[in-house]
Amino acid sequence: MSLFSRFFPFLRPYLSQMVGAGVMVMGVAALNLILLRMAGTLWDIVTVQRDVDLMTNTIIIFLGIAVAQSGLAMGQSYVTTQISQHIMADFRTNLFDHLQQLSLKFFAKRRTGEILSRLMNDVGVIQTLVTETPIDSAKHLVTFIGGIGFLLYMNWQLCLLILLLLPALVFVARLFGKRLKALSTNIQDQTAALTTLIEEVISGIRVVKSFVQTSREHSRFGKALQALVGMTLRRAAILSVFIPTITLLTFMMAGMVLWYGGKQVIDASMTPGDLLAFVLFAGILIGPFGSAARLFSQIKEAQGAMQRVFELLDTQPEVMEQPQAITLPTVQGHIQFSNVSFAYDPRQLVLSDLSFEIKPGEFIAFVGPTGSGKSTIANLVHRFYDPTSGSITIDGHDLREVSLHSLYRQIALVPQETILFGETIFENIRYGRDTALEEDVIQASQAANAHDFIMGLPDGYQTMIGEKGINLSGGQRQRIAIARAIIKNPRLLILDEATSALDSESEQLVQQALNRLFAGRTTLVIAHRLTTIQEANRIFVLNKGVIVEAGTHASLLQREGLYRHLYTLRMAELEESTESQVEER
Ligand SMILES: Nc1ncnc2c1ncn2[C@@H]1O[C@H](COP(=O)(O)OP(=O)(O)OP(=O)(O)O)[C@@H](O)[C@H]1O
Repeated sequence: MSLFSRFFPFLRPYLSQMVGAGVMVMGVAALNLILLRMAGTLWDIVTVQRDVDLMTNTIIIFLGIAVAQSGLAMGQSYVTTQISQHIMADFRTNLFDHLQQLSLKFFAKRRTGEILSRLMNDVGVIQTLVTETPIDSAKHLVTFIGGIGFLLYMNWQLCLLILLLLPALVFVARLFGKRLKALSTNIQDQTAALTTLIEEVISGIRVVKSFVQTSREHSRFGKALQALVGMTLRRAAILSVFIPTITLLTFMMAGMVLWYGGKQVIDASMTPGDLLAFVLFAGILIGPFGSAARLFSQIKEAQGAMQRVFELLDTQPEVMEQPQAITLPTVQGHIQFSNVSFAYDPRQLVLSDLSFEIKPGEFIAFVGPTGSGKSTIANLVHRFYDPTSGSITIDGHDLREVSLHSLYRQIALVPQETILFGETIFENIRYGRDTALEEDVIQASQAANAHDFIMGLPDGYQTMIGEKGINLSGGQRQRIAIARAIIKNPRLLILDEATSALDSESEQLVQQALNRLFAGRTTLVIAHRLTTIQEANRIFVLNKGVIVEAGTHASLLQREGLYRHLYTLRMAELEESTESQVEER
């Protein structure tokens, strides 16, 4: 299916309006032709017939038509803009919704800026072509057909002279077209690269500043921008030769018409008014020719943009809901891994043949060296990925057989880096459950030890949160995230323990909040710091994707195993940092 026909479903709801705008624009073009013809007639009335009354009446009709033409043009312009904005809003929403459906694997591979660029820049390029251009083309079509028809009727020899130029125009368009297309694709790629760079620098601004790398980023940005400017200038250079060449060809046509027609007026085989109308008609034919050239370059540009946008739309989520997926009933929280292996990249297994069981309400911690697969287990339980082999069940239901919505509804994830959205604190907590009332939000905040500090803020719960909650401390952000999880009231909780240490008071508040959150739910904690998990019912120790030890903190410490080794290392680290803090004081 061609790229353009794939866009058709988005135009369909607006077809009647588009046809309306098309009819209006055709009316504008037709009235325009009539006005030009009348200009010729008027000229003959003035110079040949010399009849004042006839002239006055003709001018009144002329002005009436001009008013009607302007009215139609205004209506058409308004309708066209409306349709164009709505179609693009629908298309962007569709793309945005599709993006939200895609699996984590997709986002792990793509850079945010590149996705942003497709959603905003590429869709913008397509917008003009698929909405405004067809309507404009309708206008040019009427002008072209009406114009040529009239010229043929008036003087077919003169008209053939004009048509002789057509092959030359096609030749010029082909000559430039290929180079324009290649350049347009490069320009869009480079625009995406630039957007990516800006996005990276803005989201990593703290790292940029703290490593004093603003000048390095300046030069990275400068280089990428220069490349873009270079390409855009090359395209402009081609266009600056291309469009004037077409215009020159059309002026040559006008010159020939004037010469040949002028001879006929001198021979008295044509009236001056007819020649004037003829020249005016030939003149407005420049419009369709010129716009055909522009249209050609727009089509090439939009083809590249469409390719990139449809590539996104064609990407299927890796984690798919089966058509016969059942709704997962409210679960007890019994999790079973049976011979689960997993690989992000087929060449490297990250988890090998894992089998374990977690009973409802258990508090389980996963520990292990970095890269041992702890977060991967959490991703699998959340069904962000499917196992490469083996199965995971909750209360006996294979995760692949239940609907994603009914599974996600029962899990709360408290990630390592607290993500808060640019809304009020109240809305950020209510994110956990849309139907929550004000008192639910307050109760959850109290349980999360967040209520007091929230009430201490000038706008309380209505305080807006800056991007990623930049105006709150780490511990405060975590407590809001915990309140959000509490309000969701999930059966299953996955906590990716934050790696950065909080001060001891904040740590205690967060820990109390977590204990309230853990109560009565199956809880999986990915432990990076080994300080928060001594209460765990069981600790699974992972190494290279295999569980090498399991047991309580006390029983694992008694063994001379990996846990004891990791724990001893951690304690030594803590002691060292406490000593250095004491020395600093
Ligand atoms: N999206 C991904 N694509 C490819 N490989 C990945 C991806 N995510 C993780 N990995 C790899 O899988 C392995 C296990 O990663 P995982 O994040 O589960 O480890 P972890 O034990 O949680 O580590 P850490 O304590 O550092 O967070 C690592 O080798 C990592 O490089």
